Amino acid sequence: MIEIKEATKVYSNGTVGLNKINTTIKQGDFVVIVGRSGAGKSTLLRAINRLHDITDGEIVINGKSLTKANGKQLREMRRDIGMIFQNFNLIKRNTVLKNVLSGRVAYHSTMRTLLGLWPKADVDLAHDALNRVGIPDKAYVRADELSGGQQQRVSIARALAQEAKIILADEPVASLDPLTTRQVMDDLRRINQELGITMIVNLHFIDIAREYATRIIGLRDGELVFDGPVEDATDEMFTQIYEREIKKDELLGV
Ligand SMILES: Nc1ncnc2c1ncn2[C@@H]1O[C@H](COP(=O)(O)OP(=O)(O)OP(=O)(O)O)[C@@H](O)[C@H]1O
Repeated sequence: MIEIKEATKVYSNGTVGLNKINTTIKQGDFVVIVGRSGAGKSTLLRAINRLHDITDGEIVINGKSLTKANGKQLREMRRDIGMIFQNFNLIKRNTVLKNVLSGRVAYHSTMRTLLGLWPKADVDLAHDALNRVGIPDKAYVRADELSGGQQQRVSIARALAQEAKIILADEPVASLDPLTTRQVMDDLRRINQELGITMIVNLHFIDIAREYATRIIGLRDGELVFDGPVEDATDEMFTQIYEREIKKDELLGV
C-alpha cells in the first residue's frame, strides 16, 4: 500500500508541482494518472520513487516512510519500485539480456555487477522476464536493433527482473504507434493481473486510460481533482480535470 499524505513539491524556482496530494494506492491497483501538460503527473511519479524529494508531506509504502528513509533502507525500498520511461532508458549497445539483468544491480555489490558476474538464478530470472513480455528470442540481440515497442518490452522485463512490487510508468507509450501502444499496455495489464504488481501509469491518451485503468487519478495545477474507479471517470469528469473539452489528439482513437 502506498499512502501519500499532504505531498507537496515546490521546485527551487518557486513552481508548485504538487499541492497537498492525499491518496492511498492499494497493492495490485492499476492506476492511471491523467491531467493536462504541466498538471504534475511526472512530479508525482518521481516523488513515489524519490527520484526527487517532496518539500512537504510524507509518502509511506507498506508502513515504512519513504520520505524519511535513507541509506540502506532507502535502497531497499527503491528496489521494490520499477520505473518505465517514454524513451525506454536502455543501454543501446548492450544486449537485451544485459539490459534486463541491470534490473538486478540493487541486489549485488557494484564490483560484481561491473564484472557482469550474474548468478545463474538471475540469468534465469531475466530469461523468464523476457518470456513474459513475449520476446524470449531477443535475449542476445543488441537493444538498439529492436523496434520501439520491443525496447519498451525490454524495459518492462528489466522491472520484472528487479522483482519490483510497484511499477511506475511515465508516458510509456508516448513514442509508440497505436498498435504497439496496445501491445505494451496489454503487457502491463497482464503483469498487473498475473503478478499483482501495482501499476501507476501517466498517460496522455484518455481512451487508453479508460480502457486499462481500474482507477483514475486526475491532477490539475498540482492538485488532485479526481480519484476514483474508472467507471466514475465520466466524460464530464474528464472535462473538469482538463478544464476544457477533450481534444482529438488526446484520444488514440483505434
Ligand atoms: N525541474 C523543474 N523545475 C521547475 N519546475 C518544474 C520542474 N519540473 C517540472 N516543473 C513544473 O512543475 C509543474 C508540473 O510538471 P510535471 O512535469 O510534473 O507535469 P506533467 O503533468 O507531467 O506534464 P507533461 O504531461 O507535460 O509531462 C509544471 O508547471 C512544470 O513546469
